[in-house]
Amino acid sequence: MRPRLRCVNCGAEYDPSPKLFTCPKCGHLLEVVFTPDELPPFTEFRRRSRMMGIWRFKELLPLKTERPVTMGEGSTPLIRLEKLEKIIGVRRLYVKFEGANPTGSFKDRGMSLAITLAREVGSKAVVAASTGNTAASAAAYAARAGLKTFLLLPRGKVALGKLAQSIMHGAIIVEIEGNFDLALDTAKELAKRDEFYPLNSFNPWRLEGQKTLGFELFEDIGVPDHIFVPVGNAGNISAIWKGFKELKRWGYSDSLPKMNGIQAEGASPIASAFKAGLRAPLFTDSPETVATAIRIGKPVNWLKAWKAVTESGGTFESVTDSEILRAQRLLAREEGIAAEPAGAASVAGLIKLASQGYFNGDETVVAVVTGHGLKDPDSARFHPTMRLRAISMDDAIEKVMEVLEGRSVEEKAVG
Ligand SMILES: Cc1ncc(COP(=O)(O)O)c(C=O)c1O
Ligand SMILES: N[C@@H](CCOP(=O)(O)O)C(=O)O
Repeated sequence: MRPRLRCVNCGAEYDPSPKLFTCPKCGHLLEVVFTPDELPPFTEFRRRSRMMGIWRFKELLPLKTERPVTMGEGSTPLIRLEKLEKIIGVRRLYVKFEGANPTGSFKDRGMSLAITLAREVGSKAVVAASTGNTAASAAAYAARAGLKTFLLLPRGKVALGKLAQSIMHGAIIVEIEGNFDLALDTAKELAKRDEFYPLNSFNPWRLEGQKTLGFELFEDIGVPDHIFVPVGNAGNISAIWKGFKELKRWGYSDSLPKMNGIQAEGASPIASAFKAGLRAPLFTDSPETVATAIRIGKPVNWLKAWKAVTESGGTFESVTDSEILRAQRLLAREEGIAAEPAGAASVAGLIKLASQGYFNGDETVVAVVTGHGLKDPDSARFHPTMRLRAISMDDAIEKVMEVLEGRSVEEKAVG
């Protein structure tokens, strides 16, 4: 059935148009709604090649195409955390490691769909505001599709790895004197012009790609009890929830997970309002956090995320920068998983909630680790390290043996 666009606030429905993003009646964001023509048995999706990327689930996506722009995104590892289960006190704990995507973050799932659409509607150029990952992903997928990419980035606030990716893929970078929210307003203005196709998450077609994360979880472990997602512009948690709701609506599953959104304390417009019992976010002009990916004061998808959490019976929580860095360290040093700070926020949130008795002791919990640690190499300086300096081979061997035999414990945080 032909997809429609539906307002998340007033429910008004519209015929699809690739550049209709907000409801002409009430100004809220739209979502894509459709009924698949065909519903293959779920086992069929697993049989398909991983190199099809999100298009493995093509019957459950609203865009029909013979030529998707794909790099095999998705099909990311679901990793059981046996050591952290004991440390945190959760029965079954998994990380869905989105750092394993082609450009190192979950954005690739959405970008594959959005760039395919941009090409199909004849756009020559794409535009995105970004704290870094959207930029890297947009630049890579647009390069593959032969589209010119314009990126609006908050100056000095994008992690090195992400900036390097955007440069490597040949994007045109506009550094904005101001934060992400200003960059996003600029991207929205540019998107009004015919030349540009926007790739941020106010574009509901992009989120259709991101819902496949939910499909993969269902494929691997069924419906988990809880899913924890770091929240910035609030698109991803909304997309994952939409994926699970569709699985239920289309008869694949009979239950739903609780969605839990985690924000950094210094950039927590949604979590702080939710915890204060309000019904709308407390936007801020000066978000600040070590987790630069989620340094966002006015999340554009706040209503979609709010509904995901309240309808599912989950919660929003905020975590401090030191809680985020501790989670980053635990993931890396206990489980071998390198997360960028924002990616570790989900784990920081579940650690905090577990310590407050949030879980009943027999649940399956999934934390989405949204971006790879290599994205933000600078964040390594927050962790203690042992560096031995040696002036000769004998000296090096002696220093190594001292440590191995416990004669020297030289562990310092660098930076
Ligand atoms: C690594 C990382 N984690 C989490 C988020 C938050 O995702 P969303 O903006 O969809 O809430 C972002 C971007 O905002 C990100 O880049
Ligand atoms: N973390 C994001 C912020 C932009 O969010 P988007 O989902 O609206 O593109 C980024 O990587 O830029």
